[in-house]
Amino acid sequence: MTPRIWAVLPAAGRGTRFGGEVPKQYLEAAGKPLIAHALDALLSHPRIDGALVALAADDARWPGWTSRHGKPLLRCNGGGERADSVLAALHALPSDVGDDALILVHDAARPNVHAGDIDRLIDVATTHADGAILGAPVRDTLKRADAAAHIVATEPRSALWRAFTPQAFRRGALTAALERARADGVVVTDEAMAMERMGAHPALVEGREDNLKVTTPSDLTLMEWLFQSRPGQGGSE
Ligand SMILES: Nc1ccn([C@@H]2O[C@H](COP(=O)(O)OP(=O)(O)OP(=O)(O)O)[C@@H](O)[C@H]2O)c(=O)n1
Ligand SMILES: C[C@](O)(CO)[C@H](O)COP(=O)(O)O
Repeated sequence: MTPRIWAVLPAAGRGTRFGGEVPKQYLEAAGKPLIAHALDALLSHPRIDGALVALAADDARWPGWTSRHGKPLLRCNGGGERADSVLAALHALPSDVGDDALILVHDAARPNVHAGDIDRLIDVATTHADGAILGAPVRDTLKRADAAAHIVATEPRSALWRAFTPQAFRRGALTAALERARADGVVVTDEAMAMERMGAHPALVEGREDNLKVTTPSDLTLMEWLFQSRPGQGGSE
């Protein structure tokens, strides 16, 4: 049987850097919560079989969806750090999603991932044993600064990439890597970092720069503009 492909969405964050009452995954762009944009992008993709969201234990905003686009949508409680939420979701996946299933971990706060990027990521992650992530090469000149924000050096950028999501790994390997990081007391900020600690070299798949994570209010303004600029929205893309 062909291994299954599921999406896991960590959505248990508080949005501290964004500020405000409502966690950013529930803020709206183009009239729809960011988490709904992210779920729709993944579950409308023909190669993805289902999704599981990790929510804060006290989340009263989750609309209770159990399916979208005719596919199962499950939920579990997340944890204190993003990696804890991802690990909880990996443990909560149904048992028929085996250890060889490909899991696409995607931030609920990244509402603008496109189908073409998901497709290319799956292509690479199914052939490269160490998995794959979306990202983009660093294009700006990089400066190292001191505590006063004065430049102390210009850093080489030719081998540097920014990490996006989705990040795609086999369920068993990613679970073991995140468990190891937790046991070692290391907070990993993405799945690739956990895999790297196990000696893996995940592939970088160049993705669209507009697959932004909403972290601050200005990101949400930009995201709103991006959605309004889509063809058919009356914009001018
Ligand atoms: N304990 C956590 C922390 C984060 N996330 C999720 O991980 C994604 C990316 O994290 P980030 O942008 O850091 O979100 P927050 O933790 O909400 O933001 P902040 O760090 O500003 O509080 C978001 O979808 C967020 O909900 C999670 O599921 N569980
Ligand atoms: C996973 C991630 O979105 C990749 O860029 C990122 O690491 C999330 O964590 P952060 O704490 O907001 O950097």
